[in-house]
Amino acid sequence: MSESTRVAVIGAAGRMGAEVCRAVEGADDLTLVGRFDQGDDLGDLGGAQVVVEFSVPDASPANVRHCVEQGVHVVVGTTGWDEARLGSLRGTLSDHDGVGVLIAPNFAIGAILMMRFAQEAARFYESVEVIELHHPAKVDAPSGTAARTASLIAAARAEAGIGDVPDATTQDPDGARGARVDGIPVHSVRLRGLVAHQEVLLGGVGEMLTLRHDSFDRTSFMPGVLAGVRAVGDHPGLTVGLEHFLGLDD
Ligand SMILES: NC(=O)C1=CN([C@@H]2O[C@H](COP(=O)(O)OP(=O)(O)OC[C@H]3O[C@@H](n4cnc5c(N)ncnc54)[C@H](O)[C@@H]3O)[C@@H](O)[C@H]2O)C=CC1
Ligand SMILES: O=C(O)C1=N[C@H](C(=O)O)C[C@H](O)C1
Repeated sequence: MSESTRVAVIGAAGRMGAEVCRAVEGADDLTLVGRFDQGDDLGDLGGAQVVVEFSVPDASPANVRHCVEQGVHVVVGTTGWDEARLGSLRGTLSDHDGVGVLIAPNFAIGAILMMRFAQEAARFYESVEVIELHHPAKVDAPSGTAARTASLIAAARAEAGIGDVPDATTQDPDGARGARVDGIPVHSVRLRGLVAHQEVLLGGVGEMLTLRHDSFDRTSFMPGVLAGVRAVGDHPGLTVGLEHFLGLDD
């Protein structure tokens, strides 16, 4: 029988961190060895082999750096990893051969597939808009998932030689047309009762394709998080997106 993998959770008191602790405790091949939250000394991370990090965007880079410097693999769900932060993490990883970090904006299988389908569909449609809908306690907008979806769509459009989305708006003093991520309109809704939802609307002449994903419960993220925990040690360096661990590489 193979040994159980020792796992610690950073952000353990939060909505996602608490769910991850429950999932790890329920897995036969994993042992929860540490729960850390704001203000805790991360130290040796309780002897963990893998850390799961769900905190806040401004704290995540330092937490992840600490883990890498301890030689511990990390599965990161926290949002806010822009190119500057990723670049700095790549630098840290270059000094720690063999350590793996997985950063995934969304661990729900349906959300990963939605992003992939949106990327596939993008070159066939002149118009596209992303609408993300979340619980009102979410601190960041747009969601990490929406930002990544928009970036993937924009890259697919650029590769296909499609120009800007058509939009005749010349007056929008209150920002009613939403944000733009890589030129793609993104709209954020915050509503009591919701967890995490997204629609991608793709419009062509006389038709619309709607791609929608709903996470009704945070358990939806757990199979992906556990898959990341089990695989991250076999993927040294930085991986962005769980799809790379699921055989969904291009
Ligand atoms: N990748 C994915 O599938 C998902 C990602 N998320 C992202 O995960 C993050 C956390 O989301 P929630 O759990 O809903 O937030 P939350 O606010 O419930 O939990 C965050 C936790 O981090 C703790 N924290 C704050 N500063 C810290 C620090 N310096 N060190 C350690 N812990 C610290 C807080 O005390 C809190 O317990 C967000 O960025 C969210 O967008 C959320 C759901 C799914
Ligand atoms: O804060 C959340 O809840 C979520 N955050 C992630 C994001 O910003 O995309 C993933 C999921 O949408 C839930």
